[in-house]
Amino acid sequence: MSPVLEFRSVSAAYAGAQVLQDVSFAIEPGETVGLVGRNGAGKSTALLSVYGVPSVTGEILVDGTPLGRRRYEPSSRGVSLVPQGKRIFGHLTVEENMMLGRASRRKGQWTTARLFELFPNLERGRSRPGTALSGGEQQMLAIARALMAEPTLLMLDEPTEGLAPVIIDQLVTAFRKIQETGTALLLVEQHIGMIQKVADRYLALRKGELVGSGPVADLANREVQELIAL
Ligand SMILES: Nc1ncnc2c1ncn2[C@@H]1O[C@H](COP(=O)(O)OP(=O)(O)OP(=O)(O)O)[C@@H](O)[C@H]1O
Repeated sequence: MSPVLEFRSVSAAYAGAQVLQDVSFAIEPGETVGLVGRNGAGKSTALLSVYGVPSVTGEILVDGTPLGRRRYEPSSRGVSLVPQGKRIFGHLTVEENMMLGRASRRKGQWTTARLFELFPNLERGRSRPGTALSGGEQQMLAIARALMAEPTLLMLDEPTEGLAPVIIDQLVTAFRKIQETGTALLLVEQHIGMIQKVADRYLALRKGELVGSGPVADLANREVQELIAL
């Protein structure tokens, strides 16, 4: 089987300012990979490169086939992003926000009923404006919306940022349930504790370059931590 996502010598720049340099990696079906690195290392830029937000050179493949430049192509081909900052629409209800994910028109396993089982708080708030939810619930909503697109790879950009430990534990439980469905996860996190709990492997970026990768257990190793300067 081809990787669900592959970067081949990807470089990315904003208005001529180089951010990623010659980055290559592959995410295999069903695995969970943590992308770590300090502030400004280029983690978000790596995720946004899939959407052609920075200008990108090199090749990005989904299921072994190069990705074109259309903004909606990743989601229609099974790659969904939960962006940093969640981007919940306040003029839409919780349920309407979830339905936006359906725009990918992919067939699959996720229904609103199953997502309400995964995140019961969303069912209780289903008719409320999306932004009336707490920060943690909005993160759950952003994840539910991304799952509605029936991804084979779910990419999440700092999903635990600013959330209380009790909410983070609920997200860890949800990630485990999502993993059981065979969905691959690419998780950007500055806090390695989360990566250590849910990921199989890590990739480490420093100043736009991939400087390390390996089993997640290696993140406990001081030399690895120094290499990526966590
Ligand atoms: N839209 C943009 N235009 C210009 N430069 C940008 C833009 N977005 C990010 N950058 C720059 O690109 C570099 C990498 O940023 P990026 O957000 O990818 O890092 P990150 O590893 O995700 O860090 P953070 O944890 O702070 O989000 C930074 O120097 C940042 O200032």
